Amino acid sequence: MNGNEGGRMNSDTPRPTPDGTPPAGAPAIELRGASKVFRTPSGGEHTAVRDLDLAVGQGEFVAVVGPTGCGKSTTLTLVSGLEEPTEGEVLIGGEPVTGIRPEVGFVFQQDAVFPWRSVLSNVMAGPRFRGVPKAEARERARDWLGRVGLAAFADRYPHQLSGGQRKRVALAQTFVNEPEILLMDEPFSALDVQTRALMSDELLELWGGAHGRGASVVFVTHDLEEAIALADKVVVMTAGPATVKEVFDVALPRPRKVESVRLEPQFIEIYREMWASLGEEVRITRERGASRVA
Ligand SMILES: Nc1ncnc2c1ncn2[C@@H]1O[C@H](COP(=O)(O)OP(=O)(O)OP(=O)(O)O)[C@@H](O)[C@H]1O
Repeated sequence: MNGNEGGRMNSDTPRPTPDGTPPAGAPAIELRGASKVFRTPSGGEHTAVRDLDLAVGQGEFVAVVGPTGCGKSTTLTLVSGLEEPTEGEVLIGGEPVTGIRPEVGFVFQQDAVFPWRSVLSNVMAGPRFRGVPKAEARERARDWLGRVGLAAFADRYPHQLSGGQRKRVALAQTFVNEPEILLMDEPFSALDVQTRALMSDELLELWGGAHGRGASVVFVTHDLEEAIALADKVVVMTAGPATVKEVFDVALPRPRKVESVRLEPQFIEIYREMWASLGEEVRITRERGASRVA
């Protein structure tokens, strides 16, 4: 719960070694002074992310919250390698990101499924693209479908599933590739409140895994409660262009159950502090919107 003014973290992080091997102890993900300027259709420029410093430790679960349109998705896009920063650096395991990497998994608000393929075939697709032989890919896919409670739905097609079931397919599709880095952009926001809580619990179980901490996660959400319930650390972004306003540690014990952790006094205390920080940025964003309309 320690506010980290300005969000400048790990400035003493080790840099890549001269022979290019990742330095021991490097954060899983790091943005250093990263900015992203987009060209607008009218030929102007729009700064979506400005001078952003952020470090995610190995196996750490970091949630990112900020007002709408501030630049959260753009930040994820920089980490994913889909976009390059206009200025600054983005590093994975101490190495500069130069494109999409196989160890990075994504879960977005929209499901990335092939509608003409069965559930099993959808979950097999990732390993198959990565060169895993068919029989092994099928076996792994069946294993993950079992873990997300969809063993009996392997032969269904995506349109024959509920929203929650489709989200479980998305999780299986991602975890089957055993990602070291997991980037999640409002993955549960299209779900109803109960299913959302259920999926959050399932995500924590999958991430925690049998061997303790799994992937290093960046989870973007509008929902402060969701952020606190899931994360080790919550990053509050400023009104756009996004930069880190404050970082809060969430010292709630694990394993956590989303519905019960919300009721703990410590949770409520953290929520109050974070909302004081985030609410101010939301107000700035609203006022800007209102003055534009006026
Ligand atoms: N490709 C692009 N070209 C031009 N502007 C863009 C592009 N992508 C994003 N933007 C602008 O950058 C800003 C940040 O967008 P981004 O999607 O990162 O925000 P966000 O915080 O994820 O939003 P939300 O919370 O509403 O999902 C917005 O003003 C958006 O219009």
